[in-house]
Amino acid sequence: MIDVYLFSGFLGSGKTTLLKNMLIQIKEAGLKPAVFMNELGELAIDSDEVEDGVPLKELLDGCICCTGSEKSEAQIQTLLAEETFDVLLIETTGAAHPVEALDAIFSPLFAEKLNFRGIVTVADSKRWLDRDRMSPQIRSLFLEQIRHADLILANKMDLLDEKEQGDAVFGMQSLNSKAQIVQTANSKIPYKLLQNLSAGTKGTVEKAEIGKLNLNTKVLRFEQPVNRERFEDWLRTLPETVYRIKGYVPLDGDKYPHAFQYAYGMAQWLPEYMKMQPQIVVIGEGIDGVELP
Ligand SMILES: Nc1nc2c(ncn2[C@@H]2O[C@H](COP(=O)(O)OP(=O)(O)OP(=O)(O)O)[C@@H](O)[C@H]2O)c(=O)[nH]1
Repeated sequence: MIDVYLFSGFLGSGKTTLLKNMLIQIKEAGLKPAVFMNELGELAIDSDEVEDGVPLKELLDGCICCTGSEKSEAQIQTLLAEETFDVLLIETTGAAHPVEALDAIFSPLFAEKLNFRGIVTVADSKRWLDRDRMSPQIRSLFLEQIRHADLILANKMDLLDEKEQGDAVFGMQSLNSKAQIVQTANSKIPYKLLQNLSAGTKGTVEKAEIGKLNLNTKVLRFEQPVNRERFEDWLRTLPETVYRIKGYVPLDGDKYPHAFQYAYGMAQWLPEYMKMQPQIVVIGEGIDGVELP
């Protein structure tokens, strides 16, 4: 049987970072991993981060949950038919309800093949402390992802002081007392923590009503390089309802566009050694009016 782990957590919380960490450790343990990921928006930015040689399927511009469930089943089936592997890591979009995302895994097609081990939710602890500032629908999604986890990573601890760290862990644990909770920076955990999981059946779990999410995605393409400072000034003008930006930004004077990530007010730049398409995807509520500087 193939062990299956589902990575959940709001946009930009650290799921891909966890995925990359786990891929390294799974391989070090002599096991072969495969990945199924699901991205909101038409650009596959996260899958660029999974190194060659790891079997990968992705579902773009959809959601593993609800409408995407059949497509996900088909993708997982193809993965099983084409590849041999020991562990399947599934990264859901930050906009997915973790329990809905389980539908595809629990398909009767896979009953003999997949051994579902648990939901691992990566929570941005800073966002947790500021959760009252979220719109009600987004907040309930954020809380549901934590409530249904078997293991919670209280992530981004490096951005909090000691008291805030304690408050965040205490708060998340009160919301979900059955899950183990670990404090992390950059989603660093030993793979052993995943191996210790054995999820109870999720079939009967009660889901809170989330309401309709008004999350949209928008792709912005660069016609020419931008000045980094000017671009960062522009970021500061964005509304709080821009939850996530990722892509490649061409900067004045640099040969290749830089890989760029933005989550909850924090920007991250990484040099890129290949020419990637100069474009970013913006994810949030009410983002129609967001245009490049
Ligand atoms: N300061 C800090 N930054 C982090 C930490 N973990 C992740 N990040 C950064 O947060 C950003 C988002 O991380 P990802 O791992 O891509 O998040 P994600 O949950 O996969 O994002 P989506 O797939 O868009 O939902 C990246 O710039 C990471 O480098 C952390 O513990 N501390």
